[in-house]
Amino acid sequence: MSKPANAVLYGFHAVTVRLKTHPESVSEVHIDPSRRDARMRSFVERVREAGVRLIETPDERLTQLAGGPRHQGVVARVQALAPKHSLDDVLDEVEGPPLVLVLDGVTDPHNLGACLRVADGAGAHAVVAPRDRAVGLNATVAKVASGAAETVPYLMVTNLARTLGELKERDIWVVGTSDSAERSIYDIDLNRPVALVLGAEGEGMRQLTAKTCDELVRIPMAGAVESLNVSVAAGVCLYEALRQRR
Ligand SMILES: C[S@@+](CC[C@H](N)C(=O)[O-])C[C@H]1O[C@@H](n2cnc3c(N)ncnc32)[C@H](O)[C@@H]1O
Repeated sequence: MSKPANAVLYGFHAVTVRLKTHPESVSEVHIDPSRRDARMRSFVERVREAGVRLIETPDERLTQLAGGPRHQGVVARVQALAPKHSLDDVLDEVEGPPLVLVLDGVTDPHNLGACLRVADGAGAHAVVAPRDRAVGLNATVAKVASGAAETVPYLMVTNLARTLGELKERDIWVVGTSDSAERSIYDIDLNRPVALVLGAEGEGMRQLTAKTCDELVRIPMAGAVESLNVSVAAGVCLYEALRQRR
């Protein structure tokens, strides 16, 4: 078997979650020696407990390693985790009604990171995206996701319409979202197996994706703007599902 590729994670949350969930995959952690605050001290403690090599590295080099300045004085070299699951594997393990977030064309790493974070918060079981219209799990996504890139399976599929068909075969109700839909998200039953489909930052869901959905819903907009940022819309929809499932 080939060795997993190396990758870089940065920021307290992203590195702490990796240390918690897969300490064996962390080769070394670089920290800024000029940071001596409580957050850094407890982080260093955690790295030591995990038995991972700790290296003091000047800020400039950390910025180089992270590919930007937003590392908070923490950069880790890690082995990329092999994608553990297929959608079937994930769904087979779910207890209770599955909740899946589908992103049809989200290509901004900040948006994907924010979607993963809110998917984790709302207890979604997976995030699904079409391979040719999506951003992969890079260091920016992991940083913005604040650890959720490690906890929520992110599955890139070859043919999204086919995957939606497979979800329907599993009796998962596929709900598309569009600011021009008639029904409100607040008027549908989300306390059942559900996949929520969101569209691209600019043009929304593709036509074929929208046609494949069981129904389309909108998030009410009470002001002047027509639509929400995709990660905010994901938060509204996922938390409505969570609220109904209490
Ligand atoms: C910036 S919006 C794209 C807006 C685009 N005009 C459209 O037709 O959907 C990105 C995605 O966020 C979701 N979204 C944003 N605002 C929404 C709203 N008011 N109702 C339903 N979905 C919304 C949809 O999934 C949308 O595809």
